[in-house]
Amino acid sequence: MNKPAHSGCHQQIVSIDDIFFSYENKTVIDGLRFQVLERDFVGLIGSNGAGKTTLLKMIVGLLRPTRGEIRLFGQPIGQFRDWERIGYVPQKNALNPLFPATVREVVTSGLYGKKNMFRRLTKAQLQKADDALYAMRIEDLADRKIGQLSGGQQQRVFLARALINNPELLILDEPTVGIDAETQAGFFRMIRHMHQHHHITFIMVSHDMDAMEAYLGEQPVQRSGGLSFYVKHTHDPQDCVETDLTHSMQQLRESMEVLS
Ligand SMILES: Nc1ncnc2c1ncn2[C@@H]1O[C@H](COP(=O)(O)OP(=O)(O)OP(=O)(O)O)[C@@H](O)[C@H]1O
Repeated sequence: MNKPAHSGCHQQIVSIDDIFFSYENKTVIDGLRFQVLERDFVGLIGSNGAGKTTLLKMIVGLLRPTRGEIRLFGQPIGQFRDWERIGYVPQKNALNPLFPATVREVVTSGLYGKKNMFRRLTKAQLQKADDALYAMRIEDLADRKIGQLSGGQQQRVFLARALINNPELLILDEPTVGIDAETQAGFFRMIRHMHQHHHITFIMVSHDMDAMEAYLGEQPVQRSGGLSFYVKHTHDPQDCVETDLTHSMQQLRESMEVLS
């Protein structure tokens, strides 16, 4: 039977209960317990090789814990099917500059999920792609080849791809690596805006402690299973006032205009 997906009055988005993970004989995650509530912003930190990427891959179902349980939106991960509710931007996509896809094709590939890559897109799906491109301010790059773009532009493309299904949870693995300071600042403004105004829950790996603290403030560090977390609740966990969390790509597109 499913356990209730709430902690107090707030929905549990990710619940991790005593998980272990090993690559062959090397234990990387060792007894991790952790919860992410709706609208939390989780900053995941740790030294190189600590297991941050491994954890994110387990949350998005690419790796399976050796022991322990992961629940997504209250469901055991093995039964979870609503992958559109989660957007994932993996660690810097080592992109071959000869990769032939256009920006629009990369962004729309976020719609396919595990379904057929070659079916025709509906008008509504093409509209979503347009909204995601506009929200990330890359509409003028839509027909360019992704391999010809700068690192900062590519990063916006992958963020648009993760946003196209209007996810409730966005998972970002070191999104600002190799990007100049000004572009990084713009990227953090976007992230903050999406968190504060669109109630998206975030889990973000970053080595940029200054940027993390600038947004999250002085938060106590939680440690478990060899990893460290900063968590910002956007709400008082005891405050049970209902907030309407529904939003749309169209709204995101419109509201991102204030950032330009
Ligand atoms: N496919 C794999 N096979 C074997 N070992 C692996 C594999 N992937 C990662 N590892 C090892 O597991 C450990 C954790 O790797 P992971 O990429 O999760 O760390 P990380 O905290 O994300 O590191 P970084 O900050 O450098 O990105 C490292 O020691 C790494 O070498």
